[in-house]
Amino acid sequence: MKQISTFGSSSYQVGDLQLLRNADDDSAIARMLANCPIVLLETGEELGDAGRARLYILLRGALSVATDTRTGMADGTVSKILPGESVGEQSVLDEEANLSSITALEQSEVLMIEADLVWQLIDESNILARNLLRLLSFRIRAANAQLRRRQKLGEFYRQLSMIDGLTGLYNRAWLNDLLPTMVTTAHSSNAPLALIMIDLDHFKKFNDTHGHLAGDQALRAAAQVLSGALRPTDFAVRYGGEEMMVLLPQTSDKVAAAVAERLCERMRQASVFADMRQPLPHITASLGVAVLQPQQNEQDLIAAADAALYRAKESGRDRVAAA
Ligand SMILES: Nc1nc2c(ncn2[C@@H]2O[C@H](COP(=O)(O)OP(=O)(O)OP(=O)(O)O)[C@@H](O)[C@H]2O)c(=O)[nH]1
Repeated sequence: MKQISTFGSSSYQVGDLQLLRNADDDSAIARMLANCPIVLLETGEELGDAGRARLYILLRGALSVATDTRTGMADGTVSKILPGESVGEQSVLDEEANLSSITALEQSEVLMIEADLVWQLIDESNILARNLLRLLSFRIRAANAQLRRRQKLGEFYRQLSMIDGLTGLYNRAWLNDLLPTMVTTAHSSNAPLALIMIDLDHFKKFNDTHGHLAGDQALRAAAQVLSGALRPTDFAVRYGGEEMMVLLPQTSDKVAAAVAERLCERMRQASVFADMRQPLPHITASLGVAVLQPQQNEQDLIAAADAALYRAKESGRDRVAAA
């Protein structure tokens, strides 16, 4: 970065500077700016000493401004500054260091105005004050819009991280997040909460006989049985490998047992296709049903359904057992 002239000895005009455009008295402002240095930056060169609270106005070329690089808080925002535009207004106004890193995207000429002089210019020109306010308001709006976009994106990824990639059912992370709340709600509202634990039968053998990809397809078919048979208020979760779970809020033990029987029957009837031509042998599942008891927490509820599932397996599989 080298100084090539001052504003007074250059051919640039006050009207070239966006912040001062339409100023009441151009010549008075030109006089105030006369000794401000103009520096030349080569492509890729960083503006030295950019941290100091100063106003930089680009006269020629293009600059890239990356936010907050020195605090380790960089959020990846990079803006492009074009001739007439400025950087550093905020650091002048709040008298804090400018934390952006400013780099020339092509050979550029930059006018540097020290903070003290910016304040004198503000006193001199209402237009500068007004333009500054407009610019800051625009930046605040842009920052808010970006924040909202990020929040939406964050929520999208959060939702995505709660879904099992193979089956499209909720995953264990979702369960860990939501089940404690569901249990608390059920206890406080005195409404029953039923849980059905579902485990595919002899799934190791299915994998060994038909291959792991066919096994994956069978898991998808099982998941579809669950999603297709439930009410909108129920939730289906992939609990582990070939183990799934259904949560039924406001559902009594009798109704939950009937739902489990229906799921068991639909599993039996579900078709698994390896390549959309050849149907594979049917899958069956064993199901354990439990309803939340007073004093039980989520772990107790899962353990009760698991114990019932174990009994369904022990007594021959392809059936329902209740806690
Ligand atoms: N294809 C496939 N298989 C899986 C997946 N996750 C777990 N498995 C398989 O599921 C099988 C579970 O086997 P086991 O726990 O022995 O149970 P099982 O053979 O179903 O026997 P029972 O439950 O007693 O009827 C294992 O062979 C796992 O490899 C998966 O995502 N895809």
